[in-house]
This record gives sequence, structure tokens and C-alpha cells, in this order.
Amino acid sequence: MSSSLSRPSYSSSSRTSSPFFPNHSSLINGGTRRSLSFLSASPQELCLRSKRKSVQSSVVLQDGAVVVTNSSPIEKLKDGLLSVPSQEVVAELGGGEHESTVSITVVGASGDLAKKKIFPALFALYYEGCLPEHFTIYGYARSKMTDGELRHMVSKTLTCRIDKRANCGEKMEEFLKRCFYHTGQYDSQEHFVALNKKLKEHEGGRLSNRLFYLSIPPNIFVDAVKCASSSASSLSGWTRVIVEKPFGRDSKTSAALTNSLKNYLEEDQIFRIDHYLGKELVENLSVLRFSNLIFEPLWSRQYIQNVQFIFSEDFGTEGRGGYFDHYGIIRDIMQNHLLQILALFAMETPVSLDAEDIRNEKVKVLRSMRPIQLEDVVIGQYKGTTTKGGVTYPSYTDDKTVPGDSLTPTFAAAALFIDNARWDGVPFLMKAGKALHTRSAEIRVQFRHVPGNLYNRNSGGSNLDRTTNELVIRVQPDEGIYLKINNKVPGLGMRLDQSHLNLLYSARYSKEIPDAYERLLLDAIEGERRLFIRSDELDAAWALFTPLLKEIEEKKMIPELYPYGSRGPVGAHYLAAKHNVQWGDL
Ligand SMILES: NC(=O)C1=CN([C@@H]2O[C@H](COP(=O)(O)OP(=O)(O)OC[C@H]3O[C@@H](n4cnc5c(N)ncnc54)[C@H](OP(=O)(O)O)[C@@H]3O)[C@@H](O)[C@H]2O)C=CC1
Ligand SMILES: O=C1O[C@H](COP(=O)(O)O)[C@@H](O)[C@H](O)[C@H]1O
Repeated sequence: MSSSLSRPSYSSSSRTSSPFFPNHSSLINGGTRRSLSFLSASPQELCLRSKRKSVQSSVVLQDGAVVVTNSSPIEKLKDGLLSVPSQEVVAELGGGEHESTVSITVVGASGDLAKKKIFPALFALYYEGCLPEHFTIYGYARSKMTDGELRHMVSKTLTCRIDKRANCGEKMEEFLKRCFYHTGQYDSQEHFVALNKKLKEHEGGRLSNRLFYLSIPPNIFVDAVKCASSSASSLSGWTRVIVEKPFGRDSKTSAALTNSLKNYLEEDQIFRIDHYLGKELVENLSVLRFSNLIFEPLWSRQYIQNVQFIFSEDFGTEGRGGYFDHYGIIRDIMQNHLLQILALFAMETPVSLDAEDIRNEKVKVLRSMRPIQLEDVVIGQYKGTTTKGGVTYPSYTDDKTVPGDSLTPTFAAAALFIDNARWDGVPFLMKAGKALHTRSAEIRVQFRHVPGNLYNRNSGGSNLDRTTNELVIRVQPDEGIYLKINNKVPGLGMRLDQSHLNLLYSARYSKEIPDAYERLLLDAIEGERRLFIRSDELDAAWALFTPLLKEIEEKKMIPELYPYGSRGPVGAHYLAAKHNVQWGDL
């Protein structure tokens, strides 16, 4: 029987207990401390634990006085400030733990991301019993809509994906009744004051916690934050803001955005989202590495020949060309999603699973990276093609929102290096592209060949020095982890074959994997920052990519054209070969 691993529950403050062993006593009054545990609790039970955690998050006792804070209890615990409020104190504040509430405002609620990801994720959390008892969801945008119209719009994107349970329709109805809409401009204090009034009415005097999700174009982030923080912040509980990418276009614009946001918010109120960090298999990367004795000793230049981070989509920029042309694939995928995964992959063992400990290690890796050389980069752009079956696919520049002479790359491959003792000389290859032959995201770890291989003569013609072990972490689709090993073909002879030790999630677990946005939204509600990007991480990521991007743009580098639906530019193979590597996905 499978041992059921609970929703990942990370000790946020405990440095005394090992993160890798269950510590069932680590909950302090309602779960302000969590530990990684192998409990077989139901999702509901686990989410109830989360609920208790979030509702107490803003009451802190200091020298006997009640202090209401915007920070989460995790920070306060770390600072040694958090005590658990007594029932009398809570009563004085106007309620017990059940008397606090979370209001979630989706700013840009009429948009694509809100419809596609945010509302469905909130519903899934509600369905799983993960949202606090008292919560309200507000959509905010300029489009004129009634509450009913918002509910209608949202209802079209909700699915009962979770086990198709019988009462899903009922749950949807209940959920939609908790969704409301407010029309407003993003730079209008007056409109946010009106939103604040409505939020207060719903909060009904309870201790209020507020989460704003900025699902709007980046040029209006600061306006919206200014208004939300001055006119619609919580006065009694925490206020947090989830900020969507892009966080700038380079070091300068990113720093300017951070500085502007910090005029209105503390760093601990800013939750910079990178949804790849919320993906199950990315979350599992550290578990795989740090909880299995067999992997960590191999995790270095001594045994690993190269590591590959591969992202491909089988569709173009359809509908998002206007946004994309200003950014390109390096900014859209590499500088954030792939680099974040690389940092998690390559970091040293953190002191604990505390968000700051993990992010400290990630920053160290990012700062140890060698500047990327232009000759270690290949860029491409897709061109139109007609298949044998007569189906025609457009070029990137056929998109009406893209200039006809655009040089923006829709594909890039790069070789990166980490100049530290663990990874000296190991190529970390990245490859990302749109309009390729398949949709997938994976991490491939290719090990060195076996020295003095005894079995080279028994390999049935294949060169065993080439059929080295490879560990593949398939982030999507068909989430799984497999290890390529060499084995003997059964029989009386001695012939070798290569096979997969395969952990395919759909075969191992019957439960569907939650969407990344579910995990991240729940973490933001709980004040768990581990999967969000800290400003120094962001600075380090931009410091690595900004000079390269500048060079590509200043030199007006011409991307190599590749047909829509192909495997990308041939240049990517030469790049790999230059580093004595073959792409593992071919
Ligand atoms: N869509 C996606 O798959 C992904 C999106 N993102 C990021 O999430 C954020 C939201 O994305 P998405 O929903 O696609 O964005 P949209 O372009 O759909 O914009 C969201 C809403 O913002 C308002 N808006 C759009 N343009 C402007 C403008 N120029 N000035 C003022 N308001 C405007 C519109 O609402 P109204 O007119 O009603 O005010 C719109 O419905 C962006 O930062 C994007 O980069 C990140 C990853 C993936
Ligand atoms: O951030 C982005 O991610 C999506 C791909 O996300 P996935 O979860 O569907 O793999 C990508 O299409 C988009 O261009 C980019 O902005």
C-alpha cells in the first residue's frame, strides 16, 4: 500500500528538529509550526490544519500587549515574537480564531489568467476544504460586470476535476456565492476605497486578512499596489500581494519595480509568483535529492556529466504575441522558470526547510554562475509550415500583434556553468521553445560513463560508454521520474540492454495532481514564502541574463528559423555537441 504523503508541510521555524523526520508535536496551537510528515491524513484534515494556521496569523503578544501585524506568524516565530493569543485576548479583539476572515481580491479578474487559472484554483482549494471558513473572493477590473456576470464567467471555467465527486455542482454553487465583483480603475484611490467598504461589509467585524492577486499587465502593477495598500489594506490583519511575472525586462527595470513596490509594501508582503515552483515534480526535486541516500552522494561534478532543463510547447504565441514580442523566450521561460529549477537542483543542502534557508541557498547558486557567453547561446524563431496533410501553421511574424521584422526569439538553447566546488565544469544546458513538436517540461541528469566498463563487449552493438545512466524528472505532462539503467537481457547469454526504473505518478497515485496555482495560492494565504521569489534572488537572476539579452539585442542577432512543429533549430545540437553532450529528449 502506498504510504500517503501529506500536503507538504514544512517546518517554518524549527531548526531543532530534522526536516526529514516526522515531528508530530510541532504544531503550536493551530499549526503555526509545521514539519514534513508521512501522515496518512485526508486532504480535509490537512487543510483544516492550514485553516487554523492562517486565521491566527496576525495577532501577536509582545510584553503583554496585543500587536496586530502584517507579517505572518512564521516571521514572528523566527523573530521570537510570537506567542499564542489567549482566548481572553482574542475575545477582546472581537472573536476567536473562527472570527477571522480572508478576503482575496483578483485584480484583473476579467483577464485570461484569472479565468484560466486563478478562479479554478480557488475553487479547487474550496472544494478540498482548504480555504478558511470565512472567506470572500472579489474580482476587480475596469470592465463593467455585475456579481452575477462575474459568477457566470467564472462558472464556465470551473471543473470538477477532483475525483469527479458527486457534490461538485453543489460546491460550485456555494463557491460562486462567495464571489463578488467590483468595477474600478487600477489607479483610482476612490475606487479602491469603495472596494474596501465592500470588503469590510463582508468581513463583518472579524479580524481581516487580505490577499490581492495582481493579474494585470506589469505597467499597472505599481498603480494598483499604491491604491490597494493605501485604500484597501487590512487594518487588523495581514495584507499580502501576489505579483505575477514579468518582474521587469532586465536588472534596471526589475530593480525599479521592486523599489516602487517597496514604497507601499514591505518585502514580506510581496509574493512574487513563479508558477513552475508550484508544480508537483519541481516541489519533489528537493525531496528526491535530500531524502534518498542514493542520490545526494552522486549530485556533483564527480558523477554528473551534464544537466538539461528542457521546456517545449507545441503551440505558438497565439493570442499573446503582443506581450511576447516585448519579452521573448529567454525572459519568458529561461530567466525565471528554468533558472529557478536549476537553482533548486544545484543548491547546497539548506539548514532547514524554512523559506529563508532555502532561498539563501538558491541565491548562492545564482551568484556562483558564470556570465553567459553569447557563443554558448542559440536563438530561433518559428516559421510557418504546411503539413503533408495540408494543415497550415503560421509563422511567429504572421501574428498581427507582432512586427513583421521582429527578431524576438521563440526558441533558445544555452549552456550555463556554476563556478563552485560542486559543479565546476558541468554544463547545465537549457532549451526552451514555442511551436515545437511536443509539449513537455523535464529535467535530465546524465551521469558519467562507467570507468573501464567490463561489459562493453556484451552490449549488443551499442557503446555502453554512451548508454550512461540518466535520471529524468518529467515535470509535465505524464508526471514521473525514471532512471535509465543497464541490465542483462534474460537468457543464457550475456547481452545488455537499457531499461527504465519508472515512477509514473498516474500509475502510482490515483489522486489527480493539483495545479501549481492551487499550491501557491494556499501558500500565500498561509504566509509560506518558500515557493515565492525573494528580491535578491530576482536580482541575481537578472544579473545573469541582462548582459546576454543586451548583447543579443544590441547586435540584432538573427534567430535561426525552424518550422512550426519541428524539434527546433539545428544550432541547438551543435551547441550541445560543443560541450560533449547530446540532448536527452531526442
Ligand atoms: N495568461 C497567462 O497564461 C499568463 C499570464 N501571466 C501574467 O499574468 C498577468 C495577467 O495576465 P493575463 O490575464 O493574460 O492578462 P490580460 O491581458 O488578460 O489582462 C488582465 C486584465 O487587465 C486589464 N488590462 C489589460 N490591458 C490593460 C491595460 N493596458 N491597461 C489597464 N488594464 C489592462 C484587463 O481588464 P479590464 O479591461 O477589465 O480592466 C484585462 O482583462 C500578466 O502580468 C501576465 O504577464 C503570467 C503567466 C501566464
Ligand atoms: O509563464 C509562462 O508559462 C506558460 C507555460 O506554463 P505551463 O504551466 O502551461 O507549462 C507559457 O505558455 C507562457 O508563455 C509563459 O509566460
